[in-house]
Amino acid sequence: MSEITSSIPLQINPDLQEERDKASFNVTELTHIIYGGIEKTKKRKRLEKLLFSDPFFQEYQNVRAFGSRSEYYAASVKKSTKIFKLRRQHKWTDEEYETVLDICHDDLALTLHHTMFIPALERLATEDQKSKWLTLAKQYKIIGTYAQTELGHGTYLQGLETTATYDPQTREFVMNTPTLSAMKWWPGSLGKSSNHALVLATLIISGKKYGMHPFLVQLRSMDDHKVLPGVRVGDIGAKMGGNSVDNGYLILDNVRIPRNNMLMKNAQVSPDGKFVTRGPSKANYATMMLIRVQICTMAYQVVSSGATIGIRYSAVRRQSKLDPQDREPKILEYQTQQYKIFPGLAMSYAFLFASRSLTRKYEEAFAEIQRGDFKSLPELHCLSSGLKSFCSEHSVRQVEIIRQSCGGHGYLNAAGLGMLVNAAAPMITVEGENTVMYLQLARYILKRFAGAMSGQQLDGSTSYLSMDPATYVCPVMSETDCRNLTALCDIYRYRSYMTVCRVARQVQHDMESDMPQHVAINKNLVDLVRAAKAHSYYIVVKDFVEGVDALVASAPVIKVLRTLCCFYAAHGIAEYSGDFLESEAVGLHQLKWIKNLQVSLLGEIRPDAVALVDAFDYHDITLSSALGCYDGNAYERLFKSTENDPMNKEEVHPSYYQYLKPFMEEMNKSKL
Ligand SMILES: CCCCCCCC/C=C\CCCCCCCC(=O)SCCNC(=O)CCNC(=O)[C@H](O)C(C)(C)COP(=O)(O)OP(=O)(O)OC[C@H]1O[C@@H](n2cnc3c(N)ncnc32)[C@H](O)[C@@H]1OP(=O)(O)O
Ligand SMILES: Cc1cc2nc3c(=O)[nH]c(=O)nc-3n(C[C@H](O)[C@H](O)[C@H](O)COP(=O)(O)OP(=O)(O)OC[C@H]3O[C@@H](n4cnc5c(N)ncnc54)[C@H](O)[C@@H]3O)c2cc1C
Repeated sequence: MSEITSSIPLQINPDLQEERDKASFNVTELTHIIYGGIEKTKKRKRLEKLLFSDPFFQEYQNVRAFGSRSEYYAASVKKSTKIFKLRRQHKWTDEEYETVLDICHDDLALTLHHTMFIPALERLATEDQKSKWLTLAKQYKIIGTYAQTELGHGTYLQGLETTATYDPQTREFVMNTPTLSAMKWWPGSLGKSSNHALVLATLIISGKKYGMHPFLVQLRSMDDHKVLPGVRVGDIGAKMGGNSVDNGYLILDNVRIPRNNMLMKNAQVSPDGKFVTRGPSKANYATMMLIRVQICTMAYQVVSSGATIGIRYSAVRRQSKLDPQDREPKILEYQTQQYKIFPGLAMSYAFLFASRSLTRKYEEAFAEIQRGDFKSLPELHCLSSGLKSFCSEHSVRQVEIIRQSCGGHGYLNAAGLGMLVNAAAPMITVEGENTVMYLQLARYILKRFAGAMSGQQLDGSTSYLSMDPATYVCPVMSETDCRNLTALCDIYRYRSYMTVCRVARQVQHDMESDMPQHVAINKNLVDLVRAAKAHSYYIVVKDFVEGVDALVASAPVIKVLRTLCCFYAAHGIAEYSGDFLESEAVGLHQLKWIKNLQVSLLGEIRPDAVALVDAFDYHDITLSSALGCYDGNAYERLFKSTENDPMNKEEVHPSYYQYLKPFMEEMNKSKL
């Protein structure tokens, strides 16, 4: 036993090396594709080196794992300020900063400053306001957050109760929290970090309400960070995950701010109290749309990190017997294990292509909007709402399955999977709760479908709704057809069409039976969400197929991505077979073939599984997982992780002297 130590072997675990040696493609080539080219990969590596050469980033992992909430928050403030300083020093672009956040894989305490406060100033402030506040924010002379959600309302923005009442006498707004349910509750970086907040409040002029608008409010003194008069602010408490962030509450007691503190790009209040709007009424919702797009990319990062951990661990973990004559196999050999993890692997690549396509559409539409052309806004709102919901829902669910696939060790914090699931879980809720956002998409689809029925030519993501369903014949005529990506995509498209068509007809029928519209809609909400999910699934499959088709890469890379794409599509049809049969997108024969294909693809993906996750090129510090480390020395790293555990500091824990010792003494003396 004396040879057992917690030192990490210098060499790669031979079981993992064996996997790398048999990869059918060049991993580096795929890494460059994932990061958008060789230059971007190199830049990412340089940033990684810059960050991780600072020992603090390693120490931070320990605080995260073993520190108290307050210690974790403090370390995260330190991490935020280090990154902010580096950003200024190296003049990082937004893209470089995003890369740094990807490398860190963790919520920063001051995260909202860059995630929402600055983007909101960019989108909602006039040029004059930007030259003042955006400059201050970018130079970190003020630190801010985005305070919209209230205790009583997060989803229904028209229900927000915080008021901004204009006082023409003093040319000020009076910011007020009239009730308990009106207090801001949830904004990140609000509780302890921010000295300013962009407060979203109902504008009132001469007793009349003008909807939700953004107001810049100073919360804390710039000298000593003390809370200003009329302001009550604090942390809302520990959460399931993301505890480095001080999500906060805020109560404003008739706090006065100058008129110019209303961000007036989309609507203005003149000094004498006249209200004028510019652009569509939802222009003030612009920042939310940006984050919805980013959540799709986060979902890719979450699921690809989970897949990396699950696959590397499954390649070094041996358990039970397959061949009774042979040694215990790697658990990755079990078909059931592959079936638990490979959907997450395929999903990673699917979400990579889908989020890339969505980001491109967002950037194009944003450029148009900046020029005052809002025609793409409804399409983009609905596409981003649907994909945000779809990607977050599927990635969080899949990572939890991967966690379970790692057996007992997956339950340890050191595995990194529980923390990942808990940190990622709010993606389902933030920036619009998923069901609500699916329903936004459903509402749009119904309108487009009605347009198509009345002969309108549709464009964009819903253009297929003008198809003639009578012309559909399932494009899979034989088992080999199942590998045809275009055919699989057509199946998804038709299933979506039929799901939309059924619910649209049902809503119409209910309304024609004299049901009020809101009753008819509520009676069909479950099917409306189903339609939005079917549409989103189709878009993701389509983006994956088109992304792979458009790739300029070596034949082995194209082959392996086509295999993954085929598996992703086949797996979805098998998982939701009821829906596909019900919509008659496939028949029983086709379903059987597709299910067979899905299983045989597991075996085809198997030899490349490790290489496919290596291509994500996650640094060990980024993954923060003893099970998923690059060298595959999982057992040594698990044992090593116990060294930092404060529970192991003393040979005899103080609780022994306090409780266990007296208890044992009492028991030993007892005559019973
Ligand atoms: C490996 C990595 C590991 C780490 C992982 C880290 C993960 C970390 C996780 C997470 C961190 C991310 C960072 C967190 C930050 C969070 C911040 C926040 O949460 S800020 C609060 C967000 N709040 C919402 O999003 C409210 C949601 N509600 C709404 O947006 C609206 O109220 C809505 C859409 C539900 C309804 O809006 P109505 O009630 O005003 O209006 P109606 O009547 O339904 O619609 C009117 C019209 O407006 C359009 N519309 C609505 N929103 C629109 C928009 N944004 N743009 C354009 N049109 C819009 C609609 O389509 C509709 O159009 P027609 O009338 O049908 O033509
Ligand atoms: C970690 C985290 C960070 C956050 N950060 C911020 C931040 O920085 N700034 C900020 O302003 N906010 C923030 N939020 C708040 C967040 O944006 C809201 O929680 C979110 O928008 C959901 O709103 P809600 O909590 O009101 O949910 P609710 O609307 O109360 O949802 C509860 C249930 O009601 C259902 N429901 C509600 N309305 C409908 C409907 N119309 N049709 C059908 N079902 C419905 C939902 O589907 C859900 O099942 C954060 C939240 C979290 C968890």
